Amino acid sequence: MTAILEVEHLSASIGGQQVIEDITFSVPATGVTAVLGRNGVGKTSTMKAVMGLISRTGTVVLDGVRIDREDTHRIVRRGIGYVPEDREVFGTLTVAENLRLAERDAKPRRDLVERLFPDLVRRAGQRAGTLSGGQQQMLSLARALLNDNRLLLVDEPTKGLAPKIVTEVTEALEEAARTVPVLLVEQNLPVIERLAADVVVVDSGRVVHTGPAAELLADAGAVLRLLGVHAEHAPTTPTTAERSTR
Ligand SMILES: Nc1ncnc2c1ncn2[C@@H]1O[C@H](COP(=O)(O)OP(=O)(O)OP(=O)(O)O)[C@@H](O)[C@H]1O
Repeated sequence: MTAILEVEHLSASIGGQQVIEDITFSVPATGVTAVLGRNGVGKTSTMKAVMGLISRTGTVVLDGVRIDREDTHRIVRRGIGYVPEDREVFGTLTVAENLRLAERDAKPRRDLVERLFPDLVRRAGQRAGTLSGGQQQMLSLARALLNDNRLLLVDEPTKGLAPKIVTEVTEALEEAARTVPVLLVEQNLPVIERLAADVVVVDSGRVVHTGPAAELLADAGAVLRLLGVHAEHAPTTPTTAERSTR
């Protein structure tokens, strides 16, 4: 499988303090790759280092081109869409205005966004600050999907959302991942189980495991050791195929 992103020996610091060290992994050109790990181990810092948002050393190659010396705006123009953890919508602007501001390409993919997020179409005139957390997450995802990206980085999209909304956001991401490869930071095991083909586990700023998601999730001992959670206690969300047979 060819890689869309290759990260080698990536280290980064914030305010002089090293937050990731010698991170190496690759992201296949299709599907979802999940970055997992306990709180504060460096998942968000890894995303920010790839985007050039924090000072970093090491090699980052996007589709054969080195981007680790480039500024963030150049990396964005090369085709990496970033959906940050705090969603970053403009609260005083309407949904439609938020979307229009995100359009970068000559032909923004409005059809895709309208198909994936019919609720946003209905709420086009609503101020984004009055949307629920789930709706803001959808808007943030929609903003990234408007442009023809080669890769999406999505940081904890289901954090703090109610279970029903988690399912909606997961479904939107599943659809989005059919059109663009996704590197996803996520803590929710059922969401990972449903979306991710591969996992990269980070601990104390280093990669401690990579491999197929299904293999890790089937090994309760490894899940407990690497992520500090009991896999057998995690609720399982049905897959799309299972739900359609109920
Ligand atoms: N702005 C900052 N200033 C100083 N230290 C920071 C800053 N942001 C993050 N860190 C530190 O960097 C380390 C990695 O943080 P990071 O946010 O990358 O972890 P994470 O795995 O994404 O955590 P979480 O799951 O809680 O989001 C932590 O020790 C954190 O305290």
